[in-house]
Amino acid sequence: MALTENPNLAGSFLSLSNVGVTYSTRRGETRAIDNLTLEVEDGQFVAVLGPSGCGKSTMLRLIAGLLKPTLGQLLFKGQELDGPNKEVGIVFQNPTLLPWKTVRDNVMMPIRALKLPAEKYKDWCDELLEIAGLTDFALAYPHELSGGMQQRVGICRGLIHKPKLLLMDEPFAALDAMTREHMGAELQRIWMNTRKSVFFITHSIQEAIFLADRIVVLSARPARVVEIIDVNLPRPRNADTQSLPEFGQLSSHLRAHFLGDHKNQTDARP
Ligand SMILES: Nc1ncnc2c1ncn2[C@@H]1O[C@H](COP(=O)(O)OP(=O)(O)OP(=O)(O)O)[C@@H](O)[C@H]1O
Repeated sequence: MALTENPNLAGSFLSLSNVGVTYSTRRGETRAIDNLTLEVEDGQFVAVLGPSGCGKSTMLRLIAGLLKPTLGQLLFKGQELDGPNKEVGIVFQNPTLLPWKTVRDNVMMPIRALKLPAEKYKDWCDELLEIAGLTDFALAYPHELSGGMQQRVGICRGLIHKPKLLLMDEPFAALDAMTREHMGAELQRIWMNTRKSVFFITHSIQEAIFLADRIVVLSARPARVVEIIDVNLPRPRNADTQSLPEFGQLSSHLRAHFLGDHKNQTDARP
């Protein structure tokens, strides 16, 4: 996967410098990302907030190595990507589990896909299922699980090959409000136990503040970084965290980004 080493940025875990992406279609060109510059440190939980259609998923595809920047440079551990990034795990909005496979076999899917030795990952699979509270369901089938449990299986599957970075594209968007809040707490617990870097795309301001070390605010399309906010609230965060004055201040500050500029046409929710 490594192509070019850049000594200036070799120490960064993930860096995007002046990255631009333009899609060319039969109907013309769409500039999805423009001059986007961002650095992510190893082990950090980064949340990305931005208006609908601004280019968040495109950013995720870049980091996953599924797309190349049209302009600028993306370095992962100091190196350019040349094809799919095998050191990331991906969790989508819909976990899309295989209905004919058990929970354990669904979690182990990437191991087969990446042709890694299954024996070496069995213990880690059990450990992940335990961290996610799914040990008793290891042999259950997806239809026997609730939506939240299925999404937890999706998170375990994203972590099974021990990726350096977990990419999450609105993973809780399809869940009801209560399950979503519960999943936020679960994800924090899983993250605190595994300490992987996480790149988490969301439309929810509350979710971003609750989970992240840093929040990256993007502009309307083409996406560029409008602001990066460090969230220094103590961990583990819980229901009481949301009543802290800092939480409210951050929330108002972020809301102003989206509600103050009608051109952004955001659907970011408070
Ligand atoms: N494969 C593609 N070909 C052409 N245009 C694309 C492609 N993928 C995305 N786009 C365009 O790029 C822009 C950004 O899309 P993207 O999916 O990255 O936004 P997003 O912020 O993730 O959206 P949402 O918040 O609605 O999920 C959109 O205008 C979209 O139409």
